[in-house]
Amino acid sequence: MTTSLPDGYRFRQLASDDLRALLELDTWAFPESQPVDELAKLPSPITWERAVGVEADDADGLAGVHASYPFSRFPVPGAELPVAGLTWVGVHPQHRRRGLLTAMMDLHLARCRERGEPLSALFAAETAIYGRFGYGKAADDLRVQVPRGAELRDVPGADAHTVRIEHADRARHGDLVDRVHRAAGADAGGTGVNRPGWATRETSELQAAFWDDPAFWREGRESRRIVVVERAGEPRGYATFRRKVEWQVSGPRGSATTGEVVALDAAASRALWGVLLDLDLMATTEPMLLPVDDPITTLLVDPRTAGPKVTDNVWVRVVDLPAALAGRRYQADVDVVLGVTDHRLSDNAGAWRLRAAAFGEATCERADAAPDLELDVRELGAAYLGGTSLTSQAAAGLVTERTPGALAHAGAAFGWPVAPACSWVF
Ligand SMILES: CC(=O)SCCNC(=O)CCNC(=O)[C@H](O)C(C)(C)COP(=O)(O)OP(=O)(O)OC[C@H]1O[C@@H](n2cnc3c(N)ncnc32)[C@H](O)[C@@H]1OP(=O)(O)O
Repeated sequence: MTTSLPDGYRFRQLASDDLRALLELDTWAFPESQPVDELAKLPSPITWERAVGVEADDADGLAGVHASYPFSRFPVPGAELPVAGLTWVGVHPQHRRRGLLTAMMDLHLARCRERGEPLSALFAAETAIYGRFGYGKAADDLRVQVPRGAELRDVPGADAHTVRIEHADRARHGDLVDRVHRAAGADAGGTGVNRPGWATRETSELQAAFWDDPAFWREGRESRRIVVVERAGEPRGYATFRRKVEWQVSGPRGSATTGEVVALDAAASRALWGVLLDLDLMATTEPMLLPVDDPITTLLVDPRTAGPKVTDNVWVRVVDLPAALAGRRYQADVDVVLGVTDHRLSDNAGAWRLRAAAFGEATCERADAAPDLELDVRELGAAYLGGTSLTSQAAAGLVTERTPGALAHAGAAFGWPVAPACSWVF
């Protein structure tokens, strides 16, 4: 299905001198107290050749916008693929619900195809928006609020780390953060298996925006700090954090929020959490965007005190089905015919035979045979990173088993030993 813009609207390729127009539109879509003049001084993360505006015949400025980040090495189970990270999607309230987003999504998916990106991924502002365009919720992340001094189980070797606590600074920490972050994604916790969804900040624009730390977005918190744990002089983990203290009659009740908490093995993770949970004057430590299998979930002696909650992390859209399915690895042998519906990209629809050996190469070809399992491309996107099982989707009536046993076998194969997650919002 290809939807064009409604009458009176047209697409326009944007360039860097459209920054103010883009920010003007963006602050209509996402209310923001800072004036555009101030926002325009910040480094923009946009890759301009991938930013497209919508203009209206009867209005000045932009009516809509969308862009994407070029993730050339986006981790999928056991491999990396080029992925378009959809972002900066917005429609001016004056022009909403006229089909602008729908037309932008069709353009985005067509451009992914042209660029040879078999997948698109995103963080959703509202979870009800993207399912209709074939995106499935592919990963969750964990939110916890850990009381200061919460007891952690011991891990041999954790004490062998030295700790540096410093102002976070790109010149000083940029390479270290990049290296440790990338290594942690390629070999999660030293398991030899990668973490799907663990996107890295691949462009210089994303790097510049990540390290910028404007005072007006700190909400009373300190500037960004970093703790680095090292073993034998080598960085083995880091976490960025900010503290805020509240003085109450009963004493100080501060909270520390963390950005990324990244460690290369169990001992480094234990050392890092030991620091983060023992910051003076803090009552709680509140990490953001942890994978649901982060070691903190099992290190805590009393995990219930951390009040764990899960929320959606990345969403995935399968754009080129055979390339996407053959481009990942599976954690069990599989030989299954999938009957897929896709109302937006019709050449994904139909029967596909997927064959793979556990952790080995996969093939995916058109099949004449009747499907063993039937599902929509949205459910395939949800299952793609191994974080949402086919069986749970079947239990909800979204995947249908036609051949007895196919669901259990394919369900096992589509999983992955490491939970998918992205450690930053793009
Ligand atoms: C990856 C990212 O960047 S996420 C950021 C998304 N942006 C925002 O949330 C900013 C605020 N919101 C907006 O800018 C706009 O409302 C948008 C972009 C979400 C939607 O744009 P619109 O042009 O109004 O969408 P459009 O008219 O194409 O609607 C398509 C369909 O999606 C539905 N839809 C649109 N927005 C929402 C929503 N927030 N929740 C649920 N359904 C929605 C519409 O009802 C419509 O359904 P229908 O086809 O059954 O009638």
